[in-house]
Amino acid sequence: MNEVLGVHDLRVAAGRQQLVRGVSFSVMEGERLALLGASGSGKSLTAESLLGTLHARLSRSGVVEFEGVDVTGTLPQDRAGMAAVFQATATALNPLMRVGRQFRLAGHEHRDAAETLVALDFDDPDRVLASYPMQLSGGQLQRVCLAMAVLRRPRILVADEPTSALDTVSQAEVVRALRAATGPGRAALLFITHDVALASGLCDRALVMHEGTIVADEDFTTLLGRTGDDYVSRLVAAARAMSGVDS
Ligand SMILES: Nc1ncnc2c1ncn2[C@@H]1O[C@H](COP(=O)(O)OP(=O)(O)OP(=O)(O)O)[C@@H](O)[C@H]1O
Repeated sequence: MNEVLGVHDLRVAAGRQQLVRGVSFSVMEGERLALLGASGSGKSLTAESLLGTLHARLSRSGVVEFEGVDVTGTLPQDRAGMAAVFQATATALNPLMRVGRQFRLAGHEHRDAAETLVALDFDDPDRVLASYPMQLSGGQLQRVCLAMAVLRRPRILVADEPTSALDTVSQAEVVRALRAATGPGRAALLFITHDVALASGLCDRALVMHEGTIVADEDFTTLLGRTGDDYVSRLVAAARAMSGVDS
């Protein structure tokens, strides 16, 4: 299996404040990898560094390689092969334009858009394409954004908290769609979330971030089997308690 993304000693700082402190990891072709961690641990700054969208006020060092090529410092639009979806779907779509027109403006034929929507579990794609964004639910909007990302045929999809604003039924729909869009023979996935239980149902391997560093990089079976008193074990125990596995 080939490496699709390599991150080497990534550091992000705001002035003297170190926010990401030497993060290194790799994502293999078709792999689904979770990036877990509490709020403020540095997950989004890491994602922004990969995508080239880091705020200009922040300083960055380290290397990002995409399919073996150093892309550090290139513009987001020059990172073809990477796509992303975010928590805030409202800012990703134009609220005043029908969804179908937005697909067309992005260069996608009606038929391709409809087929992709069906692959992502929509049973009436024509209705979706004829709708304005506000006529769709949060989960449907996220799957529309995912369809737009998938149509770019990415080698890796970065999904930054795509389910955090959703109810549990919509979360499950989006997770199903992410599973359909990624995996062996399709795009790799970097799924960024604080929800350990949700990530364990989708991803095979997990990175755990804490205060700007990676404190665990292991498969989910190993992660969920942790019983110690360290930060990662306590995070897993809290997730188990939340999902009712311990009760
Ligand atoms: N532009 C910025 N300038 C200064 N500090 C920032 C900036 N962006 C983020 N930070 C700080 O960097 C730290 C990491 O932020 P980041 O958004 O990466 O966390 P996160 O793990 O994604 O959290 P969340 O799950 O809440 O999105 C936080 O303390 C945040 O306040």
